[in-house]
Amino acid sequence: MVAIHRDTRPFVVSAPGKVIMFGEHAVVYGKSAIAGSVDMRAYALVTPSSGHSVRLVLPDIDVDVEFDVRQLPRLRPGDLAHPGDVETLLAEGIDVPEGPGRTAVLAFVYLYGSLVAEAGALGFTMCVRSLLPVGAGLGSSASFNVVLSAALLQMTGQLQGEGATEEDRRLINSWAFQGEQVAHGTPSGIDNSVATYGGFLEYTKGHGPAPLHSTHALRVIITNTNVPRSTKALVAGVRALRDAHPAVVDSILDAIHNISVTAATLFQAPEEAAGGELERQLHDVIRMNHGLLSALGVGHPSLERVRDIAAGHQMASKLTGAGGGGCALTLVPRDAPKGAAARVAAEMADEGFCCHQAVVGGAGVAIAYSVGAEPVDKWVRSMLGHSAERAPDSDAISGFATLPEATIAMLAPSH
Ligand SMILES: Nc1ncnc2c1ncn2[C@@H]1O[C@H](COP(=O)(O)OP(=O)(O)OP(=O)(O)O)[C@@H](O)[C@H]1O
Ligand SMILES: C[C@@](O)(CCO)CC(=O)[O-]
Ligand SMILES: [Mg+2]
Repeated sequence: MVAIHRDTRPFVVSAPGKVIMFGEHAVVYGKSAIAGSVDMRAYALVTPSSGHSVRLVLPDIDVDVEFDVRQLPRLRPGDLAHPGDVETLLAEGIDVPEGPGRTAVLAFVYLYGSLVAEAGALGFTMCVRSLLPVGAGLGSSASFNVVLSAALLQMTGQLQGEGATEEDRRLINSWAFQGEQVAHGTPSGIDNSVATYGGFLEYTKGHGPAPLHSTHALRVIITNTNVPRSTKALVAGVRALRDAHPAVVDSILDAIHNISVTAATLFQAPEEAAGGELERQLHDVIRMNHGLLSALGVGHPSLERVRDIAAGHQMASKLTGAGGGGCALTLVPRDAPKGAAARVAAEMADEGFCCHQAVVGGAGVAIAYSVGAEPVDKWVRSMLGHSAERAPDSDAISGFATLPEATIAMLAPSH
């Protein structure tokens, strides 16, 4: 039984997305992968209450649902063979939307039922805004599951350091991984690990994340092809290919593993020993990793177009995330001509792609009750130009749902 934490102050939780540098898909089969957090985050404004009502406002995917928590299933370890089975426990009358919001709401039902006391009732209103493109391969689901897990653990008094301690992060990551399993079936755990811990990490399924202290600041262009795709379907496609050709696919997965191991060594090479040689070798392994992922069937013509444009500027690109469209990363060499990255982005835009010059390796999950000296809900109202004393109808949550992205980004942790 978990005590309900009666701190009813509003707070904001945020967590970054991720860019997988090397090793996607292979990491599902226990191979190593290298990933880093990106400077685009999901933000949740949470207003706890003592009532029996929970409202989830998810404007990015057009979801606004409310539940009487007494209708939601309570889960004990072992109740379900797999988190994805939570759907079977929904009592009649629980309306879970179809479409992109379904997996988000099911992940909520699973995590609320698992983390909140049997007898207690924990009401709250939560609004999630994300600066990550939804479903594009930058870990939008993982950052969502991390902020949801951290919020529930914080409200039930299970975090000792507001998400900053090693034990807090282990707990948040463990529950966020289960949230990922609701949507994806067999995720590796790398996405939620990066969203929780931040920085760069080398990840091997079953061994968890190992911080990678990269001695090099990498300039990366993330290009969103805007081609929609399903991580779950792409992961299932690789599994089907492996079932059909185990020896061949395993040799491809081993080659990708060796690329990740090589990259981890390159990232940690002393700065003075690296120089241009580091980037030449990274260029090679980026190119090879993409070719191997294409052999696994997760490429897409739009990703090849990205690679052609980058190659025209002597830069290497690879798909990042599950592939099949979605996002690609391009490494910008330190000695690239001035303005080269901007020229690449302009050519990508001509193709209808969106580019983001990413800062990789920033902070992981963060919880805050104030912005500067202002409580978060008062800060939201002040950002809206409302007086803090406005009538209760000026709900900070609905205001948060409408704040411009540049304002939301001001909530990012400084470190
Ligand atoms: N801002 C958000 N608000 C609510 N739910 C979200 C949000 N962003 C993502 N999600 C949930 O995550 C799902 C997308 O997850 P999916 O794993 O397919 O893409 P991704 O995480 O962006 O890509 P990848 O897993 O390859 O990195 C959405 O359908 C939705 O359920
Ligand atoms: C494709 C994959 O390797 C990364 C998706 O971002 C799946 C996973 O690791 O869960
Ligand atoms: Mg995802």
